[in-house]
Amino acid sequence: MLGVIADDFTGASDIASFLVENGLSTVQMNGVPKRRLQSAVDAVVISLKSRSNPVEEAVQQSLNTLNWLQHNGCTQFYFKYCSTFDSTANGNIGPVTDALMNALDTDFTVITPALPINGRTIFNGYLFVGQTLLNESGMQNHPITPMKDANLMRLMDAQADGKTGLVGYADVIRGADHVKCCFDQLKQQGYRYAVVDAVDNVQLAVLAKAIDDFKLVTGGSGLAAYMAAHKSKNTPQKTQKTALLPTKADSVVLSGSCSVMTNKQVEAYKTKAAHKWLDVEQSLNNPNYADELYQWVIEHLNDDYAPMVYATVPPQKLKEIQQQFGADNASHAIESTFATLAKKLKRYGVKNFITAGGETSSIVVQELGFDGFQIGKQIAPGVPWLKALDEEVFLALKSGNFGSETFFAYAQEMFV
Ligand SMILES: Nc1ncnc2c1ncn2[C@@H]1O[C@H](COP(=O)(O)OP(=O)(O)OP(=O)(O)O)[C@@H](O)[C@H]1O
Ligand SMILES: O=C(O)[C@@H](O)C(=O)CO
Repeated sequence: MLGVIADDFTGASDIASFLVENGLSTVQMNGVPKRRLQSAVDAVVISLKSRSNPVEEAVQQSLNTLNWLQHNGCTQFYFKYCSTFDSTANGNIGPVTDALMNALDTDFTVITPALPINGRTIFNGYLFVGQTLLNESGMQNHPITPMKDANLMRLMDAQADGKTGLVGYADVIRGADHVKCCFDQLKQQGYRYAVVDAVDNVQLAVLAKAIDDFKLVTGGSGLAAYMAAHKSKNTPQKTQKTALLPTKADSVVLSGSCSVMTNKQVEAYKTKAAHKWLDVEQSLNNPNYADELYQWVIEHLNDDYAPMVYATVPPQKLKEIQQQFGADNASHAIESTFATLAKKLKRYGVKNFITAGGETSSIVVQELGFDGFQIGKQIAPGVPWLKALDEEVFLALKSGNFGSETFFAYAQEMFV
């Protein structure tokens, strides 16, 4: 069984959806479960909110998760981080990878954020988003983890204990056996991690074969999809594309991402639905603010499209807000308002929640208190509908840059 440790909740649903799409029965649990695994599955994905925590906290949470996965029958492990390698110079990708490698007593792993279907590719060890380098893609303006470099070897070396080598495109296209030889050479030269080029899915399929016996694999959801396809070939009877979908019921859109794509999605959705901007100053200073937003949302629950509360702003406005209130202060206040609002709305009876942004989605799900999810139909690559395990509540946790411009409306057009 494959055990996945995901550093945020949107990332967890991203990888879980690709595992399911490629034939592995999968359950997604929110945080380290208090009890043993209840069902027989091929993969367990555990969502953490550890991407931007202090390093020691992220390491400890990840080790606790590994421990639970080991005690529940997992034999191979995947550390899922963002396809845009979201992290600070201190971590957490490097330190968590090192801690997991030490705990698993393994001395080599791969670094593979590539997700070609969503435009994340790697060439000569540089990470691209579409046709631009990561650090020119808008990710340099990220509110919490601004990405100022696109060179994955440099990024990893800055935060990890060991050295990072490269298996370049020309080697990858020679096939899985050759890639394995490249790994051996890198190990002999003292490298502990290999960035592997992937400009399209063909290289991910090669890599999935080459790492079949690795105890620990790290990356985005792209490689995991091909690992699942590779594994499920042996058990084709398990291939089961899911059709789980929400019914038309009270719904809300909560957008806390400031990514380039979320900005476009929010603008597009404003032309269709009632919308209200979440004001940071009010969040910080008005103790009744979440209640006021709640009242506004319930007044619009019978509209054709779900009302949207959004903190989303373009880069210049974000800079001004962060200068005025401090980046951490602003983002904590916003996250906490979204969390309180979501809790009130669930209590009121809202059944479908569409949230944008990894940190935002993580805090909302934690506050709503679900143990875990069944994975439903994909709305866009990497964004499935999720059904809470013991309740008729559905969530769509959208990673910042995923989905097309019409995502919010399209997700609701799927209601049955
Ligand atoms: N108007 C704003 N001013 C300041 N901070 C904001 C504002 N809007 C959102 N934020 C903060 O920015 C952060 C956005 O991170 P989040 O992970 O939710 O989105 P994302 O990074 O685009 O998504 P992903 O991690 O899935 O790519 C959150 O902490 C949020 O509270
Ligand atoms: O890999 C991605 O891009 C997403 O799953 C994610 O982690 C965004 O938070």
